[in-house]
Amino acid sequence: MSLVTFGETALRFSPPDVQRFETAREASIRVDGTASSVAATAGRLGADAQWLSKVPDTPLGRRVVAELHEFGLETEVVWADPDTGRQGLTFHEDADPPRAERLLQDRGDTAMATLTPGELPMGEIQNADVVFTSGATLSLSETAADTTGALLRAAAGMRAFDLGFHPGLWDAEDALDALADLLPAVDTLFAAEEQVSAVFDTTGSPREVVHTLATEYDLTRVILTRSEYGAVAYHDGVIHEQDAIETSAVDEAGQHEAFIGATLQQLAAGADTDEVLLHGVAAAALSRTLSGPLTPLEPSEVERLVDSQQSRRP
Ligand SMILES: Nc1ncnc2c1ncn2[C@@H]1O[C@H](COP(=O)(O)OP(=O)(O)O)[C@@H](O)[C@H]1O
Ligand SMILES: O=C(O)C(=O)C[C@H](O)[C@H](O)COP(=O)(O)O
Repeated sequence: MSLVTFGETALRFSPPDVQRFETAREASIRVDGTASSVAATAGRLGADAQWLSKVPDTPLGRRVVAELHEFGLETEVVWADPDTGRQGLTFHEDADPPRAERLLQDRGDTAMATLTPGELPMGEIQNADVVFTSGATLSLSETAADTTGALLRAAAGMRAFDLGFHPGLWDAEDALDALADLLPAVDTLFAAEEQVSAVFDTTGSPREVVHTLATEYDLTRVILTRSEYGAVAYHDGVIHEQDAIETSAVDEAGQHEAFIGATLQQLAAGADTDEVLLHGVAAAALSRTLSGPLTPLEPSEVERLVDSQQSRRP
């Protein structure tokens, strides 16, 4: 199956351990973007996956694409003149409770914010079995939001979208306005539970929330990710629930994207919803055991974990 994702991938700086940028002397650099991480996971698990983006032709932009290639991800990039826009950056501070981790977004005036529909290979979007992007892409600029709508409307396959509401990129009111325009062009909506309550005016249990969103926005499928509580999905009038698999986390970065990458690979392969969700939580659990936002999962370990969960069922 073919999956095409598009969106910005930031360069993510993090100081070692739980240090603060204010005093840290060094930081690691990794790439971090929902669209590229979802394509990378789906690709590792057997999909023919590709990431599309507009990236500045600068050392930082080339650094992003080089790391994705090193990971084995196929990319189709519009190289932007450095004057057109910059490379987006994020600064992540990990922390032990009660101190909260922090993510500072430095994503103004990026090359991706200037992307117009004509710049991307429309044929690949039209012909893909699944097209995926996220709310972070919408947030970058009005141009990026218009382009996102145009690309999803052009797709003939399944159109999947992750709410991806990250504070520091935009506020809930603007997000809700943009989503009202975009969601008619979406079939499958993924959303993390706490982001749904930050953006939408929904109340009730997770089962009620997925049902309300599906009805209100006429979506074929809604999949709510619920951290340690797993996931809940609505499809065809039926609610499906899946517990998370217990793990201690080395790094929570990338778990959400691992979940989506594995579920899209399964959906496109024709799996039923329960099987899809089980693969999602298995990939997420394994991703939690690996550091960094891009996690090199192996298909056989995901299948082994899925099988071991299935054999425990009554
Ligand atoms: N504490 C946890 N324990 C076990 N699995 C988890 C935990 N947190 C997240 N997961 C797994 O990762 C998946 C995606 O998590 P998500 O709710 O999107 O988290 P976030 O948005 O905080 O990354 C969940 O559906 C679950 O399978
Ligand atoms: O896709 C994009 O453009 C994004 O903005 C993705 C975010 O940078 C990270 O995925 C944040 O992830 P958390 O660590 O869960 O806060």
